[in-house]
Amino acid sequence: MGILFTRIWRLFNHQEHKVIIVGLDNAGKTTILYQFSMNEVVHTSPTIGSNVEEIVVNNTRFLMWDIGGQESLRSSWNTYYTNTEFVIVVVDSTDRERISVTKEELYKMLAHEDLKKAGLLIFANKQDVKECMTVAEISQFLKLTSIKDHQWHIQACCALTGEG
Ligand SMILES: Nc1nc2c(ncn2[C@@H]2O[C@H](COP(=O)(O)OP(=O)(O)OP(=O)(O)O)[C@@H](O)[C@H]2O)c(=O)[nH]1
Ligand SMILES: [Mg+2]
Repeated sequence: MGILFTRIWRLFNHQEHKVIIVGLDNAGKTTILYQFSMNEVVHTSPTIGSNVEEIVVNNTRFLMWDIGGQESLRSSWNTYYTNTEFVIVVVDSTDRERISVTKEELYKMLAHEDLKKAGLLIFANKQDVKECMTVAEISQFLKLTSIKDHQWHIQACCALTGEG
């Protein structure tokens, strides 16, 4: 009965916000998801498909989809876009060689009809690694200031410690 009530309540109370976590393989998406949901660093292996977790912050529920970032999987990211309110793009701040690939994927996503109204949060992850790119460098590489049609924010973080 309790479960039924909860389901009905949820049905009428659209308070669940859909969040997708995207970014290239090895960026740290899965580590971030479980840092969010369990406050723990989990051992990860490359995600094939996706992981999903519900997290509750101040009575607001977020359904967070962590999507595999390998090249062969990127073409199916768009199957997750429907009803997405927030996009988290995780950048491996140590991966200078592939920041241009991230940029390409980012702008492809922003142009997608289903993400027109979505807010964008960019995590500059792996800030614990020496000589990684700074937030300023990543912002510049990704030309974030040119994004006018989406709200965006960039945040330095380290998924291993939960900082940021
Ligand atoms: N040094 C450091 N390593 C990190 C950090 N975050 C994640 N890693 C490591 O990076 C590797 C990849 O992390 P995942 O979370 O599996 O990466 P992913 O983005 O989910 O990768 P795919 O599932 O293949 O798309 C793991 O060995 C993590 O331990 C960080 O902040 N600092
Ligand atoms: Mg993963």
